[in-house]
Amino acid sequence: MSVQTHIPATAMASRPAAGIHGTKMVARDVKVFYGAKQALKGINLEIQENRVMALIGPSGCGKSTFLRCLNRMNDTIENCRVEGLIALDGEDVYGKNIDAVQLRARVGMVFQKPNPFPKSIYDNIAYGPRIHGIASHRDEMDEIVQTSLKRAGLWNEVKDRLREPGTGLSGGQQQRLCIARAIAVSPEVILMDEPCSALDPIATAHIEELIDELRENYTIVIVTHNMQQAARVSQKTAFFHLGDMVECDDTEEIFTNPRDERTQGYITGRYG
Ligand SMILES: Nc1ncnc2c1ncn2[C@@H]1O[C@H](COP(=O)(O)OP(=O)(O)OP(=O)(O)O)[C@@H](O)[C@H]1O
Repeated sequence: MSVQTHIPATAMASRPAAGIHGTKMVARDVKVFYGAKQALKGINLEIQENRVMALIGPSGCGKSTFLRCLNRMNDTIENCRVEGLIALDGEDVYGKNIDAVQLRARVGMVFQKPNPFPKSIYDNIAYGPRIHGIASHRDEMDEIVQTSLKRAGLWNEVKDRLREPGTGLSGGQQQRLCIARAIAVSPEVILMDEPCSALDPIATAHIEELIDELRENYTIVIVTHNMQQAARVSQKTAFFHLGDMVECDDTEEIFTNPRDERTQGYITGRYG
């Protein structure tokens, strides 16, 4: 089946992923309930290392719920129950020996709305390394702050005002500050829940370029409503529908040759 979508071929992620990509995270038969209501119906998914996976699907299909399973953010939601297996490097993240705070340093998160702490730019980045005891000297912390801001593509814009409040930056800069904050604790996986939905097109383009660069060092899972964005930034795409993961494949395949008619309906704009 070949499908006519409204996504131009040129919008597809320009740099194909090189090399062999191991499995970083695995979901097996993951079910999530909010009280009596079932939000995910048994999700199976493999997330490959150093790649970007996009989660797409109509509103309310469970994308954010699934994303939050990956670093146990659902633990913080009252009434929410998770069943099944989520593994990081083969280890059950819901296992008895796993500390959720340590897990969230390994699997960081960037939210829809930039949410810098009401602190200086420097302290926004230094906060995580401080609580995790990552830096023992001031020089070491300076180095982490600088490297994190460089990796997030923000250093040149803020290097002369590190003591100014993070909340004084533009929306796009604030989101890059939040990405730098996530990077500062050396995560292996970065989860992004619609990270550009509050940003203008220029700031969005900046974040998309950044995502493409970041996958050299991190594994990224991004929830997006914007299918052009999914096509531009990801190598793998998973389509969710009514609590099911309908199909997951190479992004190009999902957007040009989907196997399921629900995916086809969504990407051609028939519903969603
Ligand atoms: N805290 C909660 N309490 C109760 N129900 C919830 C909660 N969070 C989500 N849900 C429900 O779970 C289902 C999945 O929601 P979720 O936010 O994961 O979907 P989504 O695909 O991310 O949606 P959107 O694209 O609109 O953000 C929805 O029916 C939603 O109403």
